[in-house]
Amino acid sequence: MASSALISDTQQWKDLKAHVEDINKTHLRDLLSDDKRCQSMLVEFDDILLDYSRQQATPETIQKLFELAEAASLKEKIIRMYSGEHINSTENRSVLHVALRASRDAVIQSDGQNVVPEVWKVLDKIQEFSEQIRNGSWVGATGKALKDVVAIGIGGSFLGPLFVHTALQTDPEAVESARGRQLRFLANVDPIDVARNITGLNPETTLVVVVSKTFTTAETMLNARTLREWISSALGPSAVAKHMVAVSTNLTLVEKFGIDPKNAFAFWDWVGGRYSVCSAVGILPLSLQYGFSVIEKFLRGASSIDQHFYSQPFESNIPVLLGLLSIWNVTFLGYPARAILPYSQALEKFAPHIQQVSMESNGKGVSIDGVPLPFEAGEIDFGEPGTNGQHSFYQLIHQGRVIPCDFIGVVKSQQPVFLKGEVVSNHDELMSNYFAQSDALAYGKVHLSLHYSSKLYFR
Ligand SMILES: O=P(O)(O)OC[C@H]1O[C@](O)(CO)[C@@H](O)[C@@H]1O
Repeated sequence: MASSALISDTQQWKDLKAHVEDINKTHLRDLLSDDKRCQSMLVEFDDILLDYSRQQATPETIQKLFELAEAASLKEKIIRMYSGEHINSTENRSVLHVALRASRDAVIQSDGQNVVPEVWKVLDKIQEFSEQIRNGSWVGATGKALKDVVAIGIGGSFLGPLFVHTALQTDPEAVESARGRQLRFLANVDPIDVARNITGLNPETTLVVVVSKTFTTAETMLNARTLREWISSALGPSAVAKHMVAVSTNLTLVEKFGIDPKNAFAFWDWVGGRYSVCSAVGILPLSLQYGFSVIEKFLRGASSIDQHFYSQPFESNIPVLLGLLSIWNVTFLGYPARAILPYSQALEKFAPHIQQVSMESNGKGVSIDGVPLPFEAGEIDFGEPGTNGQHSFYQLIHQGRVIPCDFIGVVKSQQPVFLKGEVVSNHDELMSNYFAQSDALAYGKVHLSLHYSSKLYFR
């Protein structure tokens, strides 16, 4: 396919369009009674099980979606991305967030340079700095250890780190390593958010991390000036050097703001803001709270799924399958939304994170060449932990409109409670609740995919 041609002009697209009519004649109840079909729709990798048998699709649909992926040169595009080609054509940049979690000995090139040593230079600096803060060898202006951290940032400089922090907050190992420490996130420019975030904190024992790729975002910079004033009015202007650090690609503006570039943690323009959680954007605040060794496991998990995405054939490639099913639901079947429903409170902030990652990426009305799209692209994501959502918006899903749902289950709870006979008091009960919901929906008119996973991102 020529690069400026629209995918909707291909024969593979037209075949899928024609196939919608066949699918609309089938009921999910009948699709689910076909054991061979259901078995072919299970994929396992790294303790993650994807079950997409509850999608409104047959093996023929999936085959046609693979053919569409081929027509779109998806495999070639993945290879081009991992090779550091400038696939971000609007900004003429590489797209290399996968390099942020690559192993120390990996080689990933951007503009003729291996970027992995640079990545590890920053990770080593984060490890050293977070250990100094956590063991009290770096102290504040009055000689006290810095036990609390406020991370200022918005959008991609906020949602990913908040999601991971929320996921770790009740993990037993993370709880132990965060004992006596607090991590807060200040994003909103509304001064109420400032007030809430500094309530109960003492500037003498607080470290502020200003996180901004550009270091120009209005909300973040205003909040940074507000907390700079909070520190200097309590401890004097010279205290800023000990109490404020930065994460940015723009070290010139960091210095102009009054933060010593030695206390800045760099990342690169080949990291999109919404994919930056594995850069210093996420790794610095999270290492300050939990220690680098805990957070390194998150990087290893992310790297593992990167390798899976790169090397697995599409038939067993979880990210590719989920992407194709999303196109099928949104663009071909015409369902505009997707509910993300984790059955774990630890994944409470997963939906807002995916909301940005997916909607900011796919919410476009034109092709990469600027040609208006004659079809809808990108879904409206929303979601909550399922056990709460079923008491609010599930009614509409059960009885109103068709919303494809992604159910996410967790086999082993971070915090199981065992009270014999109590509903949802232990994890088995939670899991059966989750299966009951997913099956109720499957036998109704709703189509859903089920990600039933023991761990997400973590090994
Ligand atoms: O990290 P920065 O440069 O402050 O940008 C914050 C966010 O603003 C956006 O550019 C759009 O609102 C996001 O993509 C980005 O993550």
